Order: sequence, then structure tokens, then C-alpha cells
Amino acid sequence: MKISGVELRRLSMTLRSPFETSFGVVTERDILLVRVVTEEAEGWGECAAMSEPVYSSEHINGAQDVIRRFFLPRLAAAPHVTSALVAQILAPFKGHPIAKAAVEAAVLDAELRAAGTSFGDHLGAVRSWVPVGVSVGIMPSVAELVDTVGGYLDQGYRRIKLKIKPGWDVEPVRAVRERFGEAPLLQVDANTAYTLGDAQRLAALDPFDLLLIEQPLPEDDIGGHAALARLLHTPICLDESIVSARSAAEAIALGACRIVNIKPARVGGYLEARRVHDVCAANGVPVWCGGMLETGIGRAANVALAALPNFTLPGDISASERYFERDITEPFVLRDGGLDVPQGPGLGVTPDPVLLDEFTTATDWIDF
Ligand SMILES: CSCC[C@@H](NC(=O)CCC(=O)O)C(=O)O
Ligand SMILES: [Mg+2]
Repeated sequence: MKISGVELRRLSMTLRSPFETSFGVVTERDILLVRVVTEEAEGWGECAAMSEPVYSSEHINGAQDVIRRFFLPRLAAAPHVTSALVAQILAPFKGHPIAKAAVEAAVLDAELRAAGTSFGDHLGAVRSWVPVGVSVGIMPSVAELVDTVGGYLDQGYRRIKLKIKPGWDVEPVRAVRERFGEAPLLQVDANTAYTLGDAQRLAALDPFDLLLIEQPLPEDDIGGHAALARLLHTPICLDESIVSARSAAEAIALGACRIVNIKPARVGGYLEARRVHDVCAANGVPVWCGGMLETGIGRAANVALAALPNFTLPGDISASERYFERDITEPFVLRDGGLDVPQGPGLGVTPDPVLLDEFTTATDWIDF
């Protein structure tokens, strides 16, 4: 595929409500979209990095810089570029999986649009609709949290995830169970906020029939998660720790997790995400698709990925209206607690040019 150029477009999109986690509060998404233009088609990739390096070491300005300064010149110099080759072409550059994932996704989207193949078909989707969950942030009060959860359950979400941190864990979980009973699928996400010394505190969550406890310990503490797993009944799910198929295999072999949150951005792209899926399937470890508060561009790709066979738990791929008053693509609308998998070529969605321009804060065109 011959790339004629790439656009790096920045957007600012305000979240409908602040989203608080153990590492901070997000009120607006500072987004980077990568648009790859080829003779046959153009493709889009969304860079899922946060504004600050608080979820992982990457941040949106750093991602744009590494893409522009190093990744694109290397792609331009490559004799032959396909989506299957992007990771190999960029391999000499250490790290930056979120930035790499955005570039690979844009090349993949262009390739698939030209071929008339959907993301889902290319990745191996087996469903045309996927049940989805919703991630609920830390709130000013337990009462406000319970009301917010009730609203999402009324909308039909198939699973509730609560952000937790020391001082905001057992009480909100207990309040949700007391109000809504045992029926709702419920899980928690600590975003690395605890230590192994908090084991007893985390064991206090065991009576609430949680699906999982997500990433309780620091991302590099695989041994700690394995030790914690022996002290808890609730399964441990890893997010930040799983950076590749190999790291998934290692974490599973060491008993550090029984469930994996797959985020294509965190592992370097959708092709590696499929490898993580396959490694987990081979080990009998269920997976679900994580979220990074994406626009409809990233959401379309995530919904397609969530249709693969071993994605057996509802993911953090909520409807567009959960995040934004107006999405830059045709909004993803909740239907019976799930989302329909886009069937069109590539992502199956494209940004609305008017909305794109409205939210754009900067564009940068790089000729190949
Ligand atoms: C800003 S929080 C991003 C990381 C977080 N993501 C979510 O909680 C889901 C957010 C979403 O609904 O996209 C996670 O650690 O799983
Ligand atoms: Mg998480």
C-alpha cells in the first residue's frame, strides 16, 4: 500500500461528566487522531493516551511527538507498508505502545477500507452484537454513586465497574449491593492504587460476589498479584500489567491473574490484542475489552475486537452518550445492553467533517 501522507489531528472534547479514578480526574479528552492517506483509501486511528502520563508513561503530546519525529519518517522510508509490517518497522523504537497502536490502526483501517473488509471480519469476530458494561468513576458521595449506577442499570448496561482506591472501596461496593441486590454483574478497578499490605482490605470485598478486582497493585508487581491471588476469593484481572501477549502468558503462568482486560492501545495495537486474546483463550482465561474514553473512532475498533470468541465478559465500551454530548462519528447507541458491531469496510464509521472541524484544535500534515 502506497501512503501519500499522514495527518495528525488534535481535538478537544468535553466529557459529559468528570471521570475520577485513583490517579486523578478527567473532564475533557485531548485527542489525537491519525489519518493515513493512500491512493486507494484513507484510514483512521485514535491515540488513546491521556493528557498526562498518569495511566501509563505515555501522554498525548509525547505520543504526537514520537509519531511525527520517529515513526512516520521510518514508515515513509519503508519500501513496503502493510498493517502486518507496521509493528516490525517500528520495533527499533522502544516502548510507546499507545502511539504505535494509533499508527497501526490507521494503516489497518486504510487497508481494510480499500479491500472492503470490516475490522471485525479481519480480526475474527464471531458476533454482530456485543454486551457492554460501564465504568463508573469515584464520586463525591456514596449516594451519588448509587444513583448513577441506578441510571446505568435502567439504561440496560450488562455490567457495572466501580473505580476504587484506599478509602473508597468496601463502602461504595456494599451500598451498590444493598440497593440493587446480587443480580447486577459488578466489578472494581483500582488502577494500581493498593499494595500487598492492603490484602485484608481487599479481602473485605470477597463477600460481594464481584466478577473481578482489576489491577489492584502496581503494573510491574506480577509477583505481588500472584501472592494476592492466593489471599482473595475474587479473581484478579490485570490491565496496566499486560503489555503484550508474552506478558499475558507470563502473568497467567505465575498465577497473577485469572481474567485479562485487553486494551489494544496498551499492547501496541489490534493485531497484538488479538494475540493476547489467543494466548488467554489457550489458557482458559476469559478476556474483556477495556476502554480509554475513546471517540467513535476508537470505539468502533474496540467493539469489533470485543466480538472475538474469548471476549466473554462485557467490556468498558459504553455508548457514545456516556462520554460525549456529541461524538465525532455516528453515535454508538446502546441496544438491549449492548452495541452493534460495525459491518462496513474498515472501522465502518467515519468522522463527521463538520463535528471534526468543530472539535479540532490543531492539524499537522506530513507528506510521504
Ligand atoms: C481515564 S481512565 C482510563 C483507564 C480505565 N478505563 C476505564 O475505566 C474505562 C473508561 C471507558 O469507559 O472508556 C481503566 O483503567 O480501565
Ligand atoms: Mg483498568
